[in-house]
Amino acid sequence: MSAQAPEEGRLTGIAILRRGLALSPAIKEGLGLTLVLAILSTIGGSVIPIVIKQTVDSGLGKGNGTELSDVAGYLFAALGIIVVSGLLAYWMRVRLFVASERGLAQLRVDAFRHVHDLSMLTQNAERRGVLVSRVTSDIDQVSQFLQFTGIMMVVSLGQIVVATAIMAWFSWQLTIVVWVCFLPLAISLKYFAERLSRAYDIVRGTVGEMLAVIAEPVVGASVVRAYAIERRTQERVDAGIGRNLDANVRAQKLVAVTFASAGVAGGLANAAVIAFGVAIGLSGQLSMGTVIAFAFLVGLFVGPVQMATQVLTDAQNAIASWRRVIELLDTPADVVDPGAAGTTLPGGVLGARFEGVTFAYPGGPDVLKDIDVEIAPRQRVAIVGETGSGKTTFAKLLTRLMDPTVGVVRLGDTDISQVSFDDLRRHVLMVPQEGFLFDATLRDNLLYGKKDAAETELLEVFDRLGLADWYASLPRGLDSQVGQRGESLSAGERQLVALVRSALADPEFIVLDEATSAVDPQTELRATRALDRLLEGRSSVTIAHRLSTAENADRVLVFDAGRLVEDGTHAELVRLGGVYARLHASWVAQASLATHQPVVDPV
Ligand SMILES: Nc1ncnc2c1ncn2[C@@H]1O[C@H](COP(=O)(O)OP(=O)(O)OP(=O)(O)O)[C@@H](O)[C@H]1O
Repeated sequence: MSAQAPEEGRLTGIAILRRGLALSPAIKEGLGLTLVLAILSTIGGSVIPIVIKQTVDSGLGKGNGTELSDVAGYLFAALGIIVVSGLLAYWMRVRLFVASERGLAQLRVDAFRHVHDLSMLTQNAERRGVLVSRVTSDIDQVSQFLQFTGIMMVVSLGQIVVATAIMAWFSWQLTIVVWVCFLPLAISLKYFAERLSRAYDIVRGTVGEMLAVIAEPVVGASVVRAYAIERRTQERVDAGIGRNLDANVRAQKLVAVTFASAGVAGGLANAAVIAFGVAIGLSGQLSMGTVIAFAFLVGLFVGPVQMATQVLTDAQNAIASWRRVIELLDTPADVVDPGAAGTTLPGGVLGARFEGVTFAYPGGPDVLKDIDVEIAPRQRVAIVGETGSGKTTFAKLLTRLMDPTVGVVRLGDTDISQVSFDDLRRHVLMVPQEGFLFDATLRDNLLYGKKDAAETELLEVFDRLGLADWYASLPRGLDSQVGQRGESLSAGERQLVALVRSALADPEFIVLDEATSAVDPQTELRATRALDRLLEGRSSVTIAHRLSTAENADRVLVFDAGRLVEDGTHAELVRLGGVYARLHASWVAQASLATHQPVVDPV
């Protein structure tokens, strides 16, 4: 899914159209009638040259003077046809708009859902912007094509056929002249279509990349400012915009060639019609009205041909966009929800078991190796290890944010890959270091834990976690706005919200990445108390960053370079004098330097 679409396995334009229509079946609903309406309204628009011929030949051109009644009759007939074809065009557009928007709304929903189904691995930071562009700007491009260009393609082709038929009825010789002038263009269109297709694949890729590099510093604005890297950031954004500009210019040069070629062919056809028309007319085979009407007919032919070249351009652009959306939908979700077909976990507090689990990130080395471990129900486990030793990876496998490369993770006796997401999420919950808060009220954010919780239930949870005093200090209570990503709250308060939210969700198994951000002593105390109460009676695995957490756990698992190297209580592991004892010693040293850190003496 890079800026430049890979050649291998690249679907052709027709295959993309077919897949695209299959993915959005609503687009095809009633398309037959819409096409008939498009053709009828086009035929209606072609009556003018016929009226001109009849008016000139039967009216003004009659030897015995002008028959005004004939002229008036033709004009009224033309007016009637034009009004009717206008109404038909309106009806056709409304139908087209409704069908295409319905189909694309479904495509947006599917693409958006799929972005969510893609594992954390696929959604790495830079790609998020690219993924978003596939759901937004790429689908917009397809929408524009379906609502305007697609129908213009049908209308233009219809006009070309109708104009050719009328021209042939007037004079087959002049019709051949016109077609000969356009033949080179018609032959070269396939070549241009292929080159345009490649050019627009690159353009759409650069749009995604550009949105990604623009979005990233917006999201990380505080880091950009804190490190004064505005210039470097601006250079990246400028480079992204520059690449998009270059790709667009390359594509537009091709567009200009096709459009200019159509203009040249049109000019040639006009000149040739006049020259040949006059020559044939002089020999008495064509009336004056026919030659004049033919000149108008050429216009009726050239217009749609020029439009068709424009349509070709937009079609390639839309196909490039459609290809990117289809590629997104075709990217397999590496963590598949078994859904309704999945098993459900038994009731009661469950333990967990890792059986021969090995895990590697795509293209990388094994970061967890041969993990065999059983966690008993209601056991409080702390995981410790150097940075990069595999603690977070272990936690993600336990909550099925990723699947093991080898081996099985079980809750109770059930392989968690067989459990529906709905059921799994009810039983096991990952509480990250910084719980993500949405830009809404405190109440709304808490309700993510349990969407139908009543106000009394929310307040009862604050009480249960010993946070009633903190709640009482919030001037607007549950109606407090937390700001974007919870920025109106302090880091400690955000942690408290995350804990209340988890308590509301009430899972039996909690996997917690302990917060590392320093908070004031009062909030620290509140958070520790709330966490203690939250974990009561549940199984838990905590990635421990604090001395006290490891000390107070029932059991400590120690990871080193992806292996589970030590397993025991704090006291046992300190006595063992291995990795944990060393980590613990450095922890104690650090903690005694920090005045606010409660240090518990090593055993
Ligand atoms: N998304 C990823 N893609 C590729 N490699 C990754 C990814 N996430 C982690 N890793 C690598 O996997 C290894 C284990 O990482 P993990 O995050 O599990 O360690 P950790 O013990 O939790 O570290 P920390 O204490 O710093 O959070 C590291 O070498 C890390 O670089």
